[in-house]
Amino acid sequence: MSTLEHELFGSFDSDDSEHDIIGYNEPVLEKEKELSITTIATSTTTAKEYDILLDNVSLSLRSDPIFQSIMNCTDDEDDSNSCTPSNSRLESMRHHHQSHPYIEGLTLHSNILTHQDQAKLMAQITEKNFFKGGQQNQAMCFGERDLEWLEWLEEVMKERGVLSEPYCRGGINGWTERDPLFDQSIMNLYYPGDGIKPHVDLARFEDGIIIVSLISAINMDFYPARKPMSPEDPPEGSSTSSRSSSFTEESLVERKPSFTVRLKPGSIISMQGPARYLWEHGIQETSQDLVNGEWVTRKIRVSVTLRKMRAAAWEVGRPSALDNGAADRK
Ligand SMILES: O=C(O)CCC(=O)C(=O)O
Ligand SMILES: [Fe+2]
Repeated sequence: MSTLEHELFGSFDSDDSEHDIIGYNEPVLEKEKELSITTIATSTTTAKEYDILLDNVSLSLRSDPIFQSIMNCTDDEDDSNSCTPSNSRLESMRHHHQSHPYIEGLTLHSNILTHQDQAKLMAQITEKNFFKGGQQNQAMCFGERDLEWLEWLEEVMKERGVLSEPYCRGGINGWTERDPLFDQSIMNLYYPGDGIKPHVDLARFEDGIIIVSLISAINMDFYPARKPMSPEDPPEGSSTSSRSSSFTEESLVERKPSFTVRLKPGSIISMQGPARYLWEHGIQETSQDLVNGEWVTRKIRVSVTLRKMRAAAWEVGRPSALDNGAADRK
């Protein structure tokens, strides 16, 4: 395993499997695949733009605890829980795209959003009061009405290689060429100790899912799907939240993740094909994550999931949960 792969996906060969970022239930016999790594030029947000952003942020927003937490987070590169570099370090910032060696269709795109980019997104999320001042931890938007910042995010992802082949399938009928690219988003707010149950995203969504991580790092676990899905599955009519439901009997049994991926702030994961349909992803309800053998205390985290509804899902009807607005997961 290369140094970079080790950093991104953890160790495969440690004797102490409990301390692996990627853990196995059973030894993996498959030969390690060649990794393709691309490095693209640095980000573009300037210090001036950042100052303008702050000037335009209202006083109430500035005092918002969630917004403050991104403004206050450290810039220590060695702190795996910290925000991405500030402008002073932008010169050395590089976007990395790392295909997971065992989960086909899962790519970790690192250093995509700068601290400033994240602040810009957080400002808009906070301005819209999606989390109702921290009283609810999940908000959903359908359609493009509430997603004016989505256009910017899409541009950033295109410009910085997130939606490029081979990481995301383009070409004829590839999902990266669909229009609109995304028409649904979920914002999730995690306080230390919060999680999301392992799940495969609902069949009502097309292939090609993006998760953007903001503010602080967290470990995401991957498990082989208990109910593998396919793009042909009928879209569901209800809109249950993975943060509060599903597989109640089975969830009594402790499941050991097959792989764990560290999601740093400013990173993005893309899931398509097997990663989207044959693997469950989840975040454990714990306030500490194991990172290279060390326990790292979690901080507040926000994620943005971007998806596109299948045409058939709109036809199933429009459950009230599909209205733009918020749905608390607990
Ligand atoms: O918060 C995350 O990183 C995961 C969110 C997720 O899996 C979802 O919204 O379906
Ligand atoms: Fe999900």
